[in-house]
Amino acid sequence: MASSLEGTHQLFYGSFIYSKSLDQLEYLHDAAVAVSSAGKIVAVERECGGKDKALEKISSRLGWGSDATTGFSKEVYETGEGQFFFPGFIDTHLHASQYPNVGIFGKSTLLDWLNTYTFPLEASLSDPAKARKVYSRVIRKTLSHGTTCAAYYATIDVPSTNLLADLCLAAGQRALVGRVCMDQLAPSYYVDESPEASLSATRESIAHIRQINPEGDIIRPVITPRFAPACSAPLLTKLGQLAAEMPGLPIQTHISENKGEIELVKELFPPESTGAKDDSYAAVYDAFGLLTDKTILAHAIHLTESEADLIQQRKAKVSHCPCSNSAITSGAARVRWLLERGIVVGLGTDMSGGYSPSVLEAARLAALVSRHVAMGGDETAKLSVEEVLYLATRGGAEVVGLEDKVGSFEEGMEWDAQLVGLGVLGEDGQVEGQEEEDGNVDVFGWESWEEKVAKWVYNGDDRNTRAVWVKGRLVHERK
Ligand SMILES: Nc1nc2[nH]cnc2c(=O)[nH]1
Ligand SMILES: [Zn+2]
Repeated sequence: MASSLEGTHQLFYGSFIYSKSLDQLEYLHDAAVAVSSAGKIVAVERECGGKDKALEKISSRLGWGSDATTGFSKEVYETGEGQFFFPGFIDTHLHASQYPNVGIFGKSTLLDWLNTYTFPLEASLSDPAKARKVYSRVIRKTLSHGTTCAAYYATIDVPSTNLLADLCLAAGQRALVGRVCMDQLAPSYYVDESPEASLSATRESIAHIRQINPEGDIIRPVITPRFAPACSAPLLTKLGQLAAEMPGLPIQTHISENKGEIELVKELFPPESTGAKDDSYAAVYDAFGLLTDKTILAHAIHLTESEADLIQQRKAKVSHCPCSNSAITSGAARVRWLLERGIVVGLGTDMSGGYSPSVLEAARLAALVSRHVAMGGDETAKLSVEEVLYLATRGGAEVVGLEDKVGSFEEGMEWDAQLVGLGVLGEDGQVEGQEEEDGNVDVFGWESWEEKVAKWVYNGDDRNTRAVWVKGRLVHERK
């Protein structure tokens, strides 16, 4: 029986690994995943008994033809030795505009880092040619590290923010794209002219993004107050009203990253001026209607118990950014503490506070930072390989509101995936079939799958990311 999807559906066969729960990975071998022309996982078959049988099973179950004339026109992707499919990574917080500065932070801390390195670079991206160069590169780079979905900050400039959205759509990377709102405590060369101007520029970007991708399946706009200190009360009021007017829109901002920043918030927003329930940072966002179940809060390092309660009640989400938090010495976020309080957590690279474009690196650093928290006295703080991979995929999906679509390989979800390949050594101790570019992970052959995954987390990089798909579309391939 010929299918209406004939010629466009795809079959993936071999080993699949994904998070079943926070502390458990699912390992499927000799399995097949069928992906429809719309990029949806329409069948998962386990224990197939080989690739040919897998094809037969899928064909008869879905009515898809099993040869080139009647069905699968595309190659059947099959994992080789030491390879497995893994869900695409979700970077829940990064500044596309800061990518040229990765690694450039000296000994700065947040507030001086913003003034010294960050604002001058962001302001310079109002040059369209420069913005195109930077944004094209950051999209290619993050895709090559397996990031299938990214929550991006652009700059205050509307045309280049819109360009970032155009480029993400063209490259096929899922993205939340936010024009940065900031109308105070910023240099005169890089600041919104007024709350009204900030709001109307934000509306312009939202309209553009909705126009280029009306279904919002790949690109979505996000309301982006930079952080409370850079926004006047009238601007926060307007952004809260905008969030209420467009309840589907996500919101992203920073919270409780640096102790000086927290003091500044207390000075700028005394509760009597905002009607907030207390003088905490979280209460400020809440007072302006910006703490909702669509809010992504980056950092959340120095929260108090009552702030964690409030965040949990509002169902706001946290983006944990261990690379940035260590690089610009902001602190060690207590991820276990957040999870225990029922707060959803994902990972963010926070480039260029963070120096690495890789969510795998963020996962590794989340594991390491959790060990520092443990050494500080909380024995339970340590995060396992399984847990950091959950944060990088399913946790991240929930943070960006896509938990029903991406983050694992279940029927009904979409095929956002990466093919991971580790270097399997032959008898002579050389990587089989590859002279060069064999990567940093050596598999000797006696490791269990759990051990192979641990070796990937602690030593892997983009050389192990062999191919990447978003919604069924191949968006990166390592030749
Ligand atoms: N890490 C980080 N924190 C911020 N707080 C306000 N702006 C920024 C930024 O660009 N990066
Ligand atoms: Zn940030």
